[in-house]
Amino acid sequence: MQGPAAGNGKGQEGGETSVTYHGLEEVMKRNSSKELWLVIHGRVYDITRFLNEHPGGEEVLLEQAGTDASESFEDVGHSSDAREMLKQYYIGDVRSHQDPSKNDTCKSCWAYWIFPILGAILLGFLYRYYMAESKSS
Ligand code: HEM
Repeated sequence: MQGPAAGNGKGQEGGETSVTYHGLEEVMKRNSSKELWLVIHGRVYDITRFLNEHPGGEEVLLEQAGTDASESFEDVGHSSDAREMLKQYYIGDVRSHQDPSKNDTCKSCWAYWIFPILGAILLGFLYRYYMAESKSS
């Protein structure tokens, strides 16, 4: 029950997680048969050693190398066995602000904080406005 894939989807907010995050730029560099990573549903897979075992052939994987292959993976209608196989190649999650299911990815990024801060400033202005209004009437 150890290892990075063990606690998938069960991580509670603020809880300890052992997930490694990879930037998309990092994934994009691994786009050859020497080193081949791809992203499926926000998760990063190192499928270098799977290349010549893939029942659908190497070609299709090389085409998708270093990219988000979620759509093509789904288009093929992979079996549950195929989905099960993914686990052994899992090496971490994508560091992304676009995947809402990963709610613990971007606490350190500006987008996470800027909206609450702007909201607070706006409320401050509204409060002052109403105070000024009520004094003058
Ligand atoms: C690491 C990711 C992948 C794994 C573990 C995987 C696994 C498999 C497996 C086990 C099969 C046999 C059929 C089945 O059980 O569904 C298969 C078939 C196939 N896969 Fe993948 N696959 C992966 C990614 C992809 C991607 C990204 C493509 C892109 C197009 C792709 C295209 C195909 C095709 C075309 C077939 C043949 C389907 C057929 O003959 O009916 N696979 N794959």
